[in-house]
Amino acid sequence: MTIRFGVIGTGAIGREHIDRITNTLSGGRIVAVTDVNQDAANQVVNQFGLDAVVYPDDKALLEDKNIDAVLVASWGSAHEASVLGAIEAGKYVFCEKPLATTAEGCMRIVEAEMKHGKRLVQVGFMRRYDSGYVQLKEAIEGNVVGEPLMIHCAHRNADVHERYTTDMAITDTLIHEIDVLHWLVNDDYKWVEVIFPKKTKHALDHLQDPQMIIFETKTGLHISVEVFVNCKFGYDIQCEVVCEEGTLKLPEVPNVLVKKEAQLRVPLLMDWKLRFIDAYDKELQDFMDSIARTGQPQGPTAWDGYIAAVTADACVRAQQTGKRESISLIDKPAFYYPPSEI
Ligand SMILES: NC(=O)C1=CN([C@@H]2O[C@H](COP(=O)(O)OP(=O)(O)OC[C@H]3O[C@@H](n4cnc5c(N)ncnc54)[C@H](O)[C@@H]3O)[C@@H](O)[C@H]2O)C=CC1
Ligand SMILES: O=C1[C@@H](O)[C@H](O)[C@@H](O)[C@H](O)[C@H]1O
Repeated sequence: MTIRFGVIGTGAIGREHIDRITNTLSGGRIVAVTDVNQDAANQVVNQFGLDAVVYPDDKALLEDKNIDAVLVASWGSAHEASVLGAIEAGKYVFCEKPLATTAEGCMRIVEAEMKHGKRLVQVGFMRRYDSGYVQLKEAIEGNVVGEPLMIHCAHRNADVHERYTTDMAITDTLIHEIDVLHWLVNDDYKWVEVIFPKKTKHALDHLQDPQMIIFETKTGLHISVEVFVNCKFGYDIQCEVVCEEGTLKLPEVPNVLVKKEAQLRVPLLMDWKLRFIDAYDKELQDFMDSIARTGQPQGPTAWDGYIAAVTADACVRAQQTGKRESISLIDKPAFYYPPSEI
């Protein structure tokens, strides 16, 4: 079975995904693209030699009966309308984070999917497919060093564009930790607090950078995440789980050791594209394989997108109030449990 994809948004990650579906993965083909910037859509067709229709907008693309699955890689604010349109048209959807920019928007998607009656949506929370996080999860579940007590994380970008605002540290950046950490320890968040440490001289006036985000989970675990998006030195993702008998640390990206001029150096990555390249490949391959095998995607669900949005909302409130903000989730619908867990 070949899954015929229509891509909405042919910017940075849209192109990456088009490239991997076309040249690296198996079971998928790009048959249509659209972008509000039509030049970008046309360019991508030429760049990858695609046999694909260029549509003027997502509505026209969603009417194409030759499309089985839609890959949404537009700006976050446009995701909800495209995902709802795809569900309405009965098409599978792989949606980049965020699923929608508000918890209410994510809930509308959850409700539409449940009404449709089977899973159609997978959210691009690719860290769940990263071998480092998978190893951490296995070590936690295998009780290798006892019960987890604390988690210390850092999400550092070398720099960001000038449109990046203080709340985007949560909605664009921390959102990956929000998703992967509760999955890692199979727990739910209880409250969050955001601290603004001394500001770096490299951040523009409108941006608070770095930020420290502290969570407590329902089982009493404490989690700290540093988000620092003008760290200058590289793209750096850290995660250390402190347990009762030892610690577990996310592996560093392996890289060649360079000995030169009386120094030992390890080159660092400068952006996100390569850091999780294997995870991006795996998440999309899994999306296609699960649909071919079971008729439904099996990766991160619209419900996971909703949990992330509710948590992100509380984090943004905590940025504004400077206080602890509680995170309250409603019960997960049976629809989102794997059959083995119902
Ligand atoms: N999972 C991950 O690690 C990453 C996820 N992302 C997410 O992917 C999405 C796209 O990010 P980038 O590619 O970095 O942005 P980008 O700005 O490079 O590309 C977005 C593209 O979408 C187009 N677009 C915007 N609204 C549209 C609409 N209504 N219909 C059609 N096209 C539209 C823009 O013209 C642009 O070409 C964002 O939601 C972002 O958070 C981005 C980078 C990494
Ligand atoms: O999703 C991503 C970007 O949008 C975001 O800006 C980066 O901070 C993340 O690390 C990357 O994975």
